[in-house]
Amino acid sequence: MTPAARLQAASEILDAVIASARDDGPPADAIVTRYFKTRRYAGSKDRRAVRELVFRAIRRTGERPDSGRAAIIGLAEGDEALAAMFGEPRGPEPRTPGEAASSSSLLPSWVIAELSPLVRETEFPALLERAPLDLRVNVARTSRDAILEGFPEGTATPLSPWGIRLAADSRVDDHPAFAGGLVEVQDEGSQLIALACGARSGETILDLCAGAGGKSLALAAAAPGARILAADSNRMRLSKLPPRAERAGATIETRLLNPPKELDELAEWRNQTDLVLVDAPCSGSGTSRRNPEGRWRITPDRLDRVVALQEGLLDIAAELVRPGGRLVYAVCSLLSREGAGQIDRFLVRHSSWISEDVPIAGGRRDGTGTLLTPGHDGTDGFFVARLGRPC
Ligand SMILES: C[S@@+](CC[C@H](N)C(=O)[O-])C[C@H]1O[C@@H](n2cnc3c(N)ncnc32)[C@H](O)[C@@H]1O
Repeated sequence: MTPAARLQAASEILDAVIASARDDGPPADAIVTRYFKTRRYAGSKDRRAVRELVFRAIRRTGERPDSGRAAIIGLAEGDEALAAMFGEPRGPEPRTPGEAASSSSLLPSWVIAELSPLVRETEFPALLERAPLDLRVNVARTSRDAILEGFPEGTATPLSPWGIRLAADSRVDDHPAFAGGLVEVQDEGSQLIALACGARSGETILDLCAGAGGKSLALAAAAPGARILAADSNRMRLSKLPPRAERAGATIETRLLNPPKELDELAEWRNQTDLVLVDAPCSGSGTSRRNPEGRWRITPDRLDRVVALQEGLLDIAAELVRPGGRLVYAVCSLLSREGAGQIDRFLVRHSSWISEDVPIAGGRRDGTGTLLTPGHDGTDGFFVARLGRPC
């Protein structure tokens, strides 16, 4: 492919990414992969170059652009070599006078107004830097020091005692430690959420929004003798957990939930559970390092809906925790309504519950919880709070 053809390909892919963000479709990475499945003529250098253009355009554009073409015109405004490709054979059509270009910004302006006050403008660039690849060591079966010997380029993560940090483009899926269930890919922030739970052997633990089970697996490694139930309303995500648990040598039950019948389906756990983790669906505003096009997905309506869903899940969780037990709430979000504000409202509805300290290194106090941010902690952005049910 010529450089101009690569730019045109990036424009077409960006059209699909924009539509997918609007319609809640697949992530940008999957769209790039799909695009090249039917274009075998593109070599690995072409794919890398196009991917790079797509993500450069996504990172520089906080608001969802009108079209892929507007996004690449915006990208070319700061890059003479790209600007010269418009009108070249197989390249994008020549620019017409006054044609719209997407403007450069880090975040949509309405999202900035929703951010936790801890996230100042100086931190915005860090939200979009490429994230390293973090591994979580399966401490039920080995130690971090032992695993570090097999990853000479790795370093111990500064905040999680279970983590190893590798360069962003590292591959681990063919490493024997991965195949043998001794490590999992997991951002240090996610590891800290599991640490915040303080799981202990012998406890009954319910991961109410388990997804593909990243946190359930971390809890199982931390407390090998615990009884863990991983529940989720998404069959496809939950189905990924059993093979991961088998690889890790962990025993984790799974249960598919059918909203709004969650409480009936979890009847035997009602008032019985030592620890309920609610790793709730959210805006994903803390994970822009990995999914920068996530900024194009959030809308005020979607935020309202997800905040209501979080509230409902918290109320369900409150029914499941035993007297004297605890609820840990987490979102990969930096927006106050999903974090500190959500917990303030919970404590109004459940006034006898007590806010507990979050026992993790790093982070800053945000209301009655802790906020982790890429700029301050080098992790994905998370809010986490711990709430105790009185005896
Ligand atoms: C942030 S993700 C969980 C990620 C997961 N804990 C992990 O560590 O990989 C939120 C999950 O909540 C699930 N969810 C949404 N509504 C739900 C409901 N009513 N009951 C249970 N799970 C729900 C979604 O399917 C999604 O998998």
